[in-house]
Amino acid sequence: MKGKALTPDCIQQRGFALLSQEGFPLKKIRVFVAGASGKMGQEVIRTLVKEDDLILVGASDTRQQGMDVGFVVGLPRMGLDISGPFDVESLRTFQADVLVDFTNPQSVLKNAKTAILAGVVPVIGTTGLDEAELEEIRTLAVKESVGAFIAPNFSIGALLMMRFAREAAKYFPHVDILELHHDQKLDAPSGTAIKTAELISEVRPPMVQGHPNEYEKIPGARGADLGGIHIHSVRLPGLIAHQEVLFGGLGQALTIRHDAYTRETYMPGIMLAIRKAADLTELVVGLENFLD
Ligand SMILES: NC(=O)C1=CN([C@@H]2O[C@H](COP(=O)(O)OP(=O)(O)OC[C@H]3O[C@@H](n4cnc5c(N)ncnc54)[C@H](OP(=O)(O)O)[C@@H]3O)[C@@H](O)[C@H]2O)C=CC1
Ligand SMILES: O=C(O)C1=N[C@H](C(=O)O)C[C@H](O)C1
Repeated sequence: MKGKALTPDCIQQRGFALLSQEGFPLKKIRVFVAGASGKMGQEVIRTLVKEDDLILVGASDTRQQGMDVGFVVGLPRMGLDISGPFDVESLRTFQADVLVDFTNPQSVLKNAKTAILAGVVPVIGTTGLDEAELEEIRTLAVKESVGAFIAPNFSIGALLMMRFAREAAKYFPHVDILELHHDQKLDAPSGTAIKTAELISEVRPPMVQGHPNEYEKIPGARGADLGGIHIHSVRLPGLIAHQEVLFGGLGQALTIRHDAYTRETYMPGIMLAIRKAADLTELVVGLENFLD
């Protein structure tokens, strides 16, 4: 049975994408972006408006409220304004399927819980959530039967760096992590560095590195300590996001490095996550779950 043919304009207005192979209209995934005026939020909007099967239905930020989203992200007028922080009721009015969150460590938990309670699947890129907060999201998602997705890093290169580091740690247990970011980053160490240390800890039992009697002449000189792995955070203008995992062995060293030179690096992973997360019914952590 064939559906009635829709004109392209009608398809756009009613939130349908192109027709399926059988000629039926495909429903677009309705996306709300929190943190829309920020560095990542803007890039996400510029990317998703080019995707046939995704539609931007709302964009919120604490900055530039009331301004047209197109103006904020450097595109033609969109006829959609930046809205302010949202609650369950106001979020429901956008009828979003997915909420993409690139806000800050102080806002992300509340936004995620609000989304789940509104029946909207949060896709979270914001870092800084601790284990207890993750558990809160996991429990609420189960209770409400709504999915949720979190990834500390959406770039494929960073995922491979973490995977290779976990593998290398089986043979090189002495390891330090050096993460380098732009100087506007709020949280330290980065979510990626924490995730890398956690992955290494799966294959390397906690151990003390360095001299057993070493001491810090200036507190913090040896960096943060996660299971005996030292994490060093650099913040400088000009940087985007970079990480080295440094392994030392007998007479040799191995360095695994990843560089993100632009924020476009995260976009394929984020678009994939939006598409996959729309069907989730529980919390999933990590983009690796969506890759073959
Ligand atoms: N998972 C990944 O692959 C990646 C994760 N990130 C993470 O994403 C997050 C955002 O990064 P970035 O875009 O660089 O940061 P920005 O500071 O550029 O953008 C964040 C924006 O969110 C706004 N904001 C804060 N609270 C709220 C709220 N409750 N509702 C709506 N908007 C809000 C901020 O406004 P104001 O300034 O007024 O607070 C700001 O405009 C960080 O945690 C970063 O670590 C970044 C890159 C990749
Ligand atoms: O703040 C950033 O920029 C980034 N944050 C994420 C993190 O904390 O790991 C991902 C990436 O490193 C960029």
